[in-house]
Amino acid sequence: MAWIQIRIDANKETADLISDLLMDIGCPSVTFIDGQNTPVYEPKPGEVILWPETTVIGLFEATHDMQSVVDYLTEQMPEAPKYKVEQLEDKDWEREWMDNFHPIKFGERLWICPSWRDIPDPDAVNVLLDPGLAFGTGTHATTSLCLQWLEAQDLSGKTVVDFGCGSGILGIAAIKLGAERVIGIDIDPQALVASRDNAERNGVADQLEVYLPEDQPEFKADIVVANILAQPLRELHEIILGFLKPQGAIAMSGILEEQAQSVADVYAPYIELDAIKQEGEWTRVSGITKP
Ligand SMILES: C[S@@+](CC[C@H](N)C(=O)[O-])C[C@H]1O[C@@H](n2cnc3c(N)ncnc32)[C@H](O)[C@@H]1O
Repeated sequence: MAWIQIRIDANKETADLISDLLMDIGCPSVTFIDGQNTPVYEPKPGEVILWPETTVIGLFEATHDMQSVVDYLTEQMPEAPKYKVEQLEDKDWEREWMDNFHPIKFGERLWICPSWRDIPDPDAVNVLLDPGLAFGTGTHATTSLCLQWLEAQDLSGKTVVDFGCGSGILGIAAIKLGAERVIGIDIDPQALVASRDNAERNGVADQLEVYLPEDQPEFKADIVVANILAQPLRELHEIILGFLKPQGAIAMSGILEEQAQSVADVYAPYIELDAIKQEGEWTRVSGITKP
């Protein structure tokens, strides 16, 4: 089907009004995108954070009378909107989206593969994972940094805590790399569902347990991975370190380059730290508990 879209300049105050007006006139899809380049890191579950400059995009069937859309917005808004109407190329959008995901290799032997792709190396350690509602497909640098670290560990028979498990990608990879048991913890119930589903798809559901933080069991693991953000990593260091056995190993990410030292400083009294590893603007802080 062919589509046409209207892009409207908005801000935090007007974005919702424009979205409501577009819905009023039967717009089948409204999207908010960043009008500039203002990253929003990890909204809380259910929270919608808008950018100071937001572009609202309304999608219509190509035959729709776009002048009537513009007239309606102009009539209803306090000020005439700035907008641009664009004809969209007639493509198979689902195909287009799927075409952007490919198997990715981490280290020597670990692959994350979307289910609709051929597995490049059937003898490798393959995790099947499709993009879904929870964070973690392997394309983000923070996930990549943790996967590379896990791949380089000897996980045979080990226990693992995946703190901030999202899609479950790190915990599932750990099991496929030899870990015996993984506890996944996340504040987002959707992440727990996604982790369970993904574990089932990978045939490792009986080795992965998932919990909300308020239900998390007392547990000591050989390995902890925590890809959350610098601030919770600092604030929750006692809880996170509380999961580690003596001589346990930990890797943390979700840490921007300029935040890495502050996270390292908080963990340094307890952890023999490795060199900080960087990918793009993101870093990984890792090490082994001090005796
Ligand atoms: C960046 S995603 C990481 C997902 C996955 N582990 C990965 O590496 O791709 C961070 C996850 O941590 C969760 N999270 C954020 N703060 C948390 C907290 N204080 N306790 C537990 N989970 C948290 C978020 O809901 C989100 O699913």
